[in-house]
Amino acid sequence: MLSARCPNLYRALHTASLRPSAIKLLQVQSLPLKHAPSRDTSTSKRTATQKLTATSTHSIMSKRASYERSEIGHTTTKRAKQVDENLPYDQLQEALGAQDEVKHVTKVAHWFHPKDLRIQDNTALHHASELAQSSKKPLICVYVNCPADESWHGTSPARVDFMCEGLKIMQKELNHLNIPLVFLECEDRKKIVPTVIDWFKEQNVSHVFGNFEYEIDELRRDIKLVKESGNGIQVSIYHDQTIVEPGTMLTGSGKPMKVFTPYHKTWLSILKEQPQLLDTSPVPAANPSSFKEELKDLFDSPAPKPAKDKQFSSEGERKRIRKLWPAGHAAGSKRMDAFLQKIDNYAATRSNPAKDSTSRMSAYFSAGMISMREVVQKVADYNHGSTDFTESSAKNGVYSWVREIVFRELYRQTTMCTPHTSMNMPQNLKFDFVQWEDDEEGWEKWYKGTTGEPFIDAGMRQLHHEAYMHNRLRMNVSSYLYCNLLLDYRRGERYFAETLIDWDLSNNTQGWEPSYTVFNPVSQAERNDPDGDYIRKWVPELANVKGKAVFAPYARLSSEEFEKLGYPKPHVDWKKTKARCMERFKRDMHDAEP
Ligand SMILES: Cc1cc2nc3c(=O)[nH]c(=O)nc-3n(C[C@H](O)[C@H](O)[C@H](O)COP(=O)(O)OP(=O)(O)OC[C@H]3O[C@@H](n4cnc5c(N)ncnc54)[C@H](O)[C@@H]3O)c2cc1C
Repeated sequence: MLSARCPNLYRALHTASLRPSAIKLLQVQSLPLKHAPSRDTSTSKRTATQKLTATSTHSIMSKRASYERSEIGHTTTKRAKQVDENLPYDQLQEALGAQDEVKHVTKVAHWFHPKDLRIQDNTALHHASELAQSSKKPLICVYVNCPADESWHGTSPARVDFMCEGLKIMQKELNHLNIPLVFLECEDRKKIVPTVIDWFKEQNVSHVFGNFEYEIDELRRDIKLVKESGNGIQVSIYHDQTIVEPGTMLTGSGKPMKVFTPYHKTWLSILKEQPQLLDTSPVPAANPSSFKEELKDLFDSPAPKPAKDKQFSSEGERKRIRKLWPAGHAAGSKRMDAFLQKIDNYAATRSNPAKDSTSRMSAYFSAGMISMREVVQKVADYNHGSTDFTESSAKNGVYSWVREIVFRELYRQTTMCTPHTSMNMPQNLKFDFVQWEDDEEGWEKWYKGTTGEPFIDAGMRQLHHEAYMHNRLRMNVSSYLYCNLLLDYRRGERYFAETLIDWDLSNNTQGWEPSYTVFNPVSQAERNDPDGDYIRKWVPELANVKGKAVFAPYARLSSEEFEKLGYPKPHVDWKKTKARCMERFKRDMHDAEP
């Protein structure tokens, strides 16, 4: 079982098959009051790098100063097991199946969520459109803007802005089709469902469509929607986030697969046999122009703006992030086309962060600005029209990239079938018993990128500057946080959520799943950033350090040379803290309560 022997599946596979060691890297945004990062406002004596780091940290971080229950608080292992035994997904399916059919169509509504922000190949929207067309009734769209929900989840300012920009684009696209997109404001996340139901009733909507979100809160939201909508409204929910439906890939004993290798193998054979899984749906058909007058009050709904605690700290930052991550389907599609020009090199270069050779599509996937079907169809077109993505048939780059998509698909199945993983609980519940340290100095150095470990600091500084971090660094900074600093991994997980533009609960919780593998930041850097270019780019204090000293300047330079750099010495001794971590895990981990 994955959870027993190998909790961090992704890391274990990449460690075992590609590299002997690896590390993780992360960032944090919201902290308990006592953990609140100190905000150094004096910039006069900083070096160029320090300015970059401090400014970026300040600007991307949330303005909130305390952790709440939602942030790193969590339930008991006993409760976690109970939740797993009575899946919210099954409850939702049951509620959907128990609805009376509503035969008379009055109006059809599609409810957009933060993970399906596109009108192209949107499964539920497509079905909504078909019903509207066949019954000759209007299609209307809605999005509930609930800043409290974003704060609860820790959504970063970069991601909130990205979504707001995406919503504006969609509203315009839909307007051209005479379909209104209405934004409802909701202050309290518990009132999302009543708010939207009141609106459906007010608008005389008979049929509501939406796509599944697999996290526990969102499944519970939809259960409430179905149960409280009443007899006059029929709710339909579709799978849209993945190519192969979560929950359908089962082991011989009928349980959802958890282990990557068999999941991957089965996934590849399904795709090979069923290329139609990549079929895409058209954009919704236009409402007849006659409806425009009837619906006119719905067309001028002002698009949401980031809430106070989700704003960029400066115009400069907004411009920088928007330039790096232009919102919308067209931008995502263009980026994917550009990536296909270099996908052949992906297998060879993907782990070298200096090469920047990955697709950088994650922000578009996490907000659903482009569908996985559309993107993988592009890859199939490149693959001579074939959906055979097996290692023996596809080019290395294609095989490797699709393999990452399969991780993403498996992680959605895990979120759906192991709901406790969206409750701030590790997948391997034994890790919940680990007694974490309270090293606040280490914490502050970690998120500021001043640990004295160049590879770690480079990753954290990239995160602050780009609201993004290369996967190899995510692996390294996370390992450093919970293994070497022995800080609760949930703090890092939360920091990532509040900082990344591509935050995605399934990928993030699985990426942060604690593991026994302790990455060595020096050997990781030597292996993956062999010329030290990535470190020199993000840690300018080390820009002029020659040769291998850049990977461990404190150990490899004379004390005079090191002093001149203005770079901190390592906060911890890697070997000693690795040993401490192993002892602690061994001492504390035990079976969860029955
Ligand atoms: C600690 C940690 C936290 C992470 N948090 C997130 C997160 O919040 N959001 C997120 O999208 N990814 C997360 N990842 C996974 C991965 O780091 C990013 O998806 C990847 O770096 C995004 O860059 P890319 O789009 O260029 O990826 P590419 O290498 O081009 O890969 C293509 C796509 O495959 C998927 N993918 C790639 N690597 C992984 C992976 N390890 N696990 C699951 N899916 C993957 C992503 O959707 C990605 O966009 C995390 C990984 C770790 C180790």
